[in-house]
Amino acid sequence: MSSRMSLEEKFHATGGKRSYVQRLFGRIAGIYDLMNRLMSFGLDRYWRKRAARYLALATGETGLDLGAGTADLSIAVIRQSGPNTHMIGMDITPEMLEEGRKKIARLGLQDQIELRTGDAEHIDLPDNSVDGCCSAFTVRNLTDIKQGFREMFRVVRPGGRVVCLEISHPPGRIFGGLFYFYFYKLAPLFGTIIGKAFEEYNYLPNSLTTFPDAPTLQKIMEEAGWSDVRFYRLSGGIVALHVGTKA
Ligand SMILES: C[S@@+](CC[C@H](N)C(=O)[O-])C[C@H]1O[C@@H](n2cnc3c(N)ncnc32)[C@H](O)[C@@H]1O
Repeated sequence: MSSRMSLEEKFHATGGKRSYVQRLFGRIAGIYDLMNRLMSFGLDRYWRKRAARYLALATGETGLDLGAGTADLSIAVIRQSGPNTHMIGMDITPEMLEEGRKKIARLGLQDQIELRTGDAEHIDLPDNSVDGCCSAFTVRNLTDIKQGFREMFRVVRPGGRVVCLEISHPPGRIFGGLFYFYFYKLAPLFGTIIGKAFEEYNYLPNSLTTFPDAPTLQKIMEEAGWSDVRFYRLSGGIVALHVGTKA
């Protein structure tokens, strides 16, 4: 695919954003974890740990991880949760889930984490069927973000919670400027040189360009039905952690 094409043209040429994103993650599934660690200087683990603390399940509870990928957030949630707790990890990319399954087997967590293919914008679960829902670095990839949060709201039981971890737009001109230089210039270069994945790691910064800032994302979550929505900026606002409850 020509690097001169706009992202919208690439989505169009591959049958829409969902199918573009699915193919893209399918190609990088094998290097995804390594590139995450390298490109975030290991911070991605800390961010997921912070997110997992908000979802921590009580004994007998079940949580849902949307865009579970290689299952790092599902694993982090289980590590923060009580006994007899379960996570369902859902993702549209089978190759990412396959990497996740290997990791879950290595950790002996097969009884607690189940990975399935499924679309965050049309969740194949009944209303009010899970105790909480989380998502890391996924909503940026959705075609309709509000539809994703509406679906999370539908499947979470009343009183349950939502946790969303995503790359954000850091406030402040100096730190923001440094971040954008790293994210738009250096990160794609690392992806191209180390991961040999030019197209994939150029999508990464482009996917942030049109993504809403933290206060706007809070509003979208509220409009989708969530109450008590708050957000925390982590690492100077490189990422934002949004949390809310279903009244
Ligand atoms: C950047 S990865 C994040 C993976 C994982 N949550 C993590 O923390 O590393 C984004 C994931 O979202 C998945 N994804 C994108 N759109 C999706 C959708 N509509 N429904 C479910 N998963 C989706 C991709 O396949 C990919 O595995």
